[in-house]
Amino acid sequence: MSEAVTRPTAHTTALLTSLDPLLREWLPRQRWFAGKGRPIGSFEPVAVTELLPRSAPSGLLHLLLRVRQPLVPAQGTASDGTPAERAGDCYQLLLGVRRTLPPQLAPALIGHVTEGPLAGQTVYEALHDPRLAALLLERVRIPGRHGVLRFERDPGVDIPSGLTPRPLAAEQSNSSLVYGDTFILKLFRRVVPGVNPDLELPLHLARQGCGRVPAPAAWFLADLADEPADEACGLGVLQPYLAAAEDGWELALRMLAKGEAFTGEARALGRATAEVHASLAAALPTVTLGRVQVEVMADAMARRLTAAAQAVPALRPYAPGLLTAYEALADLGGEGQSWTAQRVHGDLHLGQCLRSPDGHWSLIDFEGEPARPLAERRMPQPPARDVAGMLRSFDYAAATREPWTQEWATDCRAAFCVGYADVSGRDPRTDPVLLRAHETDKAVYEVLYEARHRPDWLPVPLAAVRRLADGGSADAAH
Ligand SMILES: Nc1ncnc2c1ncn2[C@@H]1O[C@H](COP(=O)(O)OP(=O)(O)O)[C@@H](O)[C@H]1O
Ligand SMILES: O=P(O)(O)O[C@H]1O[C@H](CO)[C@@H](O[C@H]2O[C@H](CO)[C@@H](O)[C@H](O)[C@H]2O)[C@H](O)[C@H]1O
Repeated sequence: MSEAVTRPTAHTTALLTSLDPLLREWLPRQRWFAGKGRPIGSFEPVAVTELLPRSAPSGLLHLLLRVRQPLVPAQGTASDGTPAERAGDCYQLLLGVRRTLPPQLAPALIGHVTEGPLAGQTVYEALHDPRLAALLLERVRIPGRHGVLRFERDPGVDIPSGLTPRPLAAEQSNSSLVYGDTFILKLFRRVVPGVNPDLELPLHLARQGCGRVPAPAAWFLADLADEPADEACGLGVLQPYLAAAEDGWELALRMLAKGEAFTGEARALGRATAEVHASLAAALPTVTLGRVQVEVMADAMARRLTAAAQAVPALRPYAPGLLTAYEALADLGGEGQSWTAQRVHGDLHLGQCLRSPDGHWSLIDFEGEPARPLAERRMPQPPARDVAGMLRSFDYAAATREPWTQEWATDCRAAFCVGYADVSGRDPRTDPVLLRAHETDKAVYEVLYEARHRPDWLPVPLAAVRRLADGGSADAAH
């Protein structure tokens, strides 16, 4: 979605002009809107596709919309942002269009259009309309093209028609529809040019025969000018819905509340993670990280720390201590130590792990940390990155109880590493410097994440930061 693909026609421009006031008001209220707190400058259509013509009783409009937001320069800087920031974010919208909205769809209302091609129509969030959600599944089931949209599927999977849709109630960064408790369609909201790792990696894993992901059954992409077809941007993925599964975060909290150990599950999670890593390493290129690459990695971690400390003053006193973790990593690289890097999950935590009633763990949401540039998210990284994410997650779970049950976390962390070694043959704790650097990087990310999204949670990663800055792992006593 570079500049060149934005080719507004007279029709799309008029359409957007008529929607402009409604979207200005509605977009910032959406959980998935990344630009909260910054005024909206302008909208630009990237692609407009009429999935259902605007005839009675309702139409379905697919919109890829760029939202330009003037940058509020950080204090003391004159920056007008990176080129990507200046270009704005692109969002996927599915709009229902009707003359009048039935009462049951009132919560989905976006607004009434007063002028332009949609004058007199009511526009609403289409995912809440069972008729339009059903139509979307019909469209996804059948391979082919519709405007810039390309629909593909696994021919070996039976996707029945007529499954009853419902929007997933979970608070998410994207939006999902569940069909008859059989399939889940995840629709990506903020879309970036290039291959979407949350489609790419599950597809590779499924093709490798890895049973640790719900295998994509169908998906759709946007073919935009200037982008090679094999780098088309993934917009939606239909996967089996694990209706009876419970996510690792909920389960861990439940067990904690009952005073029960979670070490058996932690070990099983370690095994599941190592299996996913083995399949990803088999499916996609791996690289050896020598002195230079390790230095680059350590530098990138240090830069992220500097940026986070700038944004969150509470982090600043610990920055020098945290930096020692990255210096130690660079030093070890300098001494000739090398590591293998491969594609990884990138944002692994307990909430991304689903446990079926038979005890089988699956991993979901391979997008990586959403705030990071796509190219970075798709780069090979040491598997220690995901291990560190999980270790931090046990610490988070323990922190939900007062007083913090550090021993519970310590036991889970150890069990996870043992499980990982069961499959990979190597305990991640054999590389303490690599692990500490990644855990530090993750804790710093979490400080920034919590400061932005859940300030009440800030003490959780900050406690880990204190320990890590003292040179310890997150297991050290409080
Ligand atoms: N295949 C699935 N089966 C059952 N539940 C799922 C499945 N995929 C996702 N979910 C549920 O949907 C939630 C959001 O999914 P996720 O992929 O993490 O989306 P997001 O990127 O929007 O956070 C998960 O926390 C989980 O509860
Ligand atoms: O699941 P997302 O892709 O939206 O991940 C983001 O949000 C997570 C919180 O929902 C956040 O995870 C952090 O909090 C979890 C507990 O709620 C904890 O288990 C994780 O270990 C901790 O990192 C994640 O970092 C963020 O990217």
